Amino acid sequence: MLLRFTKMHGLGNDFMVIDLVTQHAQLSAKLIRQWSDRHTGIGFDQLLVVEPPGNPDMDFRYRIFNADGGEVEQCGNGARCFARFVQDKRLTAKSEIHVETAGGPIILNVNADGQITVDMGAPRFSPAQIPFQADTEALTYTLEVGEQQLQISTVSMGNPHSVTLVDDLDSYPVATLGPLIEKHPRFDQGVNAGFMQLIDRHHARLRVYERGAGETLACGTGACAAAVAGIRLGHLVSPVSMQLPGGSLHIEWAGPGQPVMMTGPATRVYEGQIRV
Ligand SMILES: N[C@@H](CCC[C@H](N)C(=O)O)C(=O)O
Repeated sequence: MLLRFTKMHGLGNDFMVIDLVTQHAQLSAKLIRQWSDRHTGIGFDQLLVVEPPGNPDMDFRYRIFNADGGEVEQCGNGARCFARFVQDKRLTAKSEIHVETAGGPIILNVNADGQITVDMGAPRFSPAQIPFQADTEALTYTLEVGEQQLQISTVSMGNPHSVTLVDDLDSYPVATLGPLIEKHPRFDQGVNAGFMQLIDRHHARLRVYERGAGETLACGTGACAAAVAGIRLGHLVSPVSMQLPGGSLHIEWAGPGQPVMMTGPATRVYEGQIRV
């Protein structure tokens, strides 16, 4: 059987998107790892799956799988691509789309200029919600990574994030520290490791070593988590322009209990079919 898919990206964070509303496929971690291979497969950071909603108040269910085949709770750049995909495929005529994810409900808005704004829901901070092993909730924690003691903030955007402030992002050893933080034993379910360099009160630069995918050109939930961490620490003020290797995201957050609003592009690359 041939399965139709669309290759998309959000600021270079790239996706294979499949519609399982009108098609059927049996997914497995092994198959997803094969498809994600950049030499022998389609190549992507995440697989995004569009399904009918379980809750009738929602428009769709949005499922996310990392390149390593593991299913995860949330993906911000993917959410914008999801909105473009369901409109392009005429799976909905709505410009405000309500979507259920394993990380909680999110709301997608396609703007007149083609950019997409996602209401990512409220960030969560308690260690149990990340999940992160710590006795009490704090703004920063000391994390022992190899010989180093890093000061990290932790934020759940549905999925787990750590944010480390760095002086020089370009020379920072993301490739060596990223995997050590990603699989640090204090993060029971792993973590997306973000490294942020502050520019001014409304601008920062960010690199993210993503759980299950490695360093990507952009991470939407990472950008939200880093902006929130910077605002909580008093370094940043909303709105924040978060500059990632693949481009910038506009992030707004009014404070605790309020949703994080993320705005950015979503790009279709090509349509394909693969035999399953
Ligand atoms: N690229 C994504 C995040 C994808 C999931 C993440 N790697 C995880 O394991 O939680 C984004 O744009 O948010």
